[in-house]
Amino acid sequence: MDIAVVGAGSLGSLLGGLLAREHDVTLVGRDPHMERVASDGLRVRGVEQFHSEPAGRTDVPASADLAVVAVKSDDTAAVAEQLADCDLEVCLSVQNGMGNEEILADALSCPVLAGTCTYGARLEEPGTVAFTGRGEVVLGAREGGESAVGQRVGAAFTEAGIDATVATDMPRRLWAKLAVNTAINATTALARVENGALADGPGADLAADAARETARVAREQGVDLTDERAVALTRQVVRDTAANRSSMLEDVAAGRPTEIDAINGYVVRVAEEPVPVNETLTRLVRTWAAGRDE
Ligand SMILES: NC(=O)C1=CN([C@@H]2O[C@H](COP(=O)(O)OP(=O)(O)OC[C@H]3O[C@@H](n4cnc5c(N)ncnc54)[C@H](O)[C@@H]3O)[C@@H](O)[C@H]2O)C=CC1
Ligand SMILES: CC(C)(CO)C(=O)C(=O)O
Repeated sequence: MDIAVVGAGSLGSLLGGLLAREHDVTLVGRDPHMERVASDGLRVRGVEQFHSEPAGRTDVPASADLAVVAVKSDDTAAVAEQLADCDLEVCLSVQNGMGNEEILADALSCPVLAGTCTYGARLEEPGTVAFTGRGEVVLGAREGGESAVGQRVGAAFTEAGIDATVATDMPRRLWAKLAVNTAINATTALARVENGALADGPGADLAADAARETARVAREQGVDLTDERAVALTRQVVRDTAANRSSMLEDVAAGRPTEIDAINGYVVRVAEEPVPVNETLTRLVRTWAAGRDE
């Protein structure tokens, strides 16, 4: 399969490096990382250590069988515009946050698959990505149901040794992942703590409250996600990633833009009833961001 991974930073470089073991992969990212990949290939270290030879470029190719979108959610609209002129069979988002698939589907004529990813990656230096944790990629039709092209994409990921599941309930899975991210990301970023700090005490209560609000909004949107499931999933991820720093904590610590608008901010935007915890978390992170930009 001819695959373009658009947004070859941390996660995109890892998935692209893994996919390149079985497929023709082009990483689309920014220099100096792309210059180094083009000249020396990609080095993966950590959970697995290997070197792979994907192509590296800073603009999207004219065509590909599959485009995997792995930019931060604020950059999705720009990527959608770039991909509109690319001849694609299918596009898959592996991003966190909500709304990415809709932005891509509005711009592209090919099917857009939804995806969640729990693999961990961190771009260490140009040409080198750290594989920090195994996980899984779950993908499928973004509105749920069977998808023949989703089966083909899932098979391509599996051929490359990626733990991939093709699901028929992607709306519920996206909302479940969103509930976890609304509970953990902003809370840990603001408190400057690792995920495990939310295992008990006031942090656990705040995380559970945020997850419950998100589950209620999911149900308002017609998605069957119970409060109990949202809280249980959050607690499971807190346990499984206790020593991790969330992506939002990493972004805040580095002074980078966060994905608050596509995570807690999305819940606030679509909620039909008040969501005070998500609203407060959103306002606090946006206050930090405003202070950063001064
Ligand atoms: N890093 C991880 O372990 C995981 C990340 N995610 C999600 O995956 C998405 C990507 O996250 P990261 O890889 O950590 O972010 P990142 O910032 O490391 O990588 C994104 C890359 O895309 C590049 N980019 C932005 N716009 C572009 C464009 N128009 N053309 C080409 N390149 C462009 C950026 O320069 C950056 O290098 C986020 O939604 C994140 O929440 C999900 C699970 C795990
Ligand atoms: C699940 C969680 C919170 C793991 O850290 C994550 O997806 C992130 O950090 O963005």
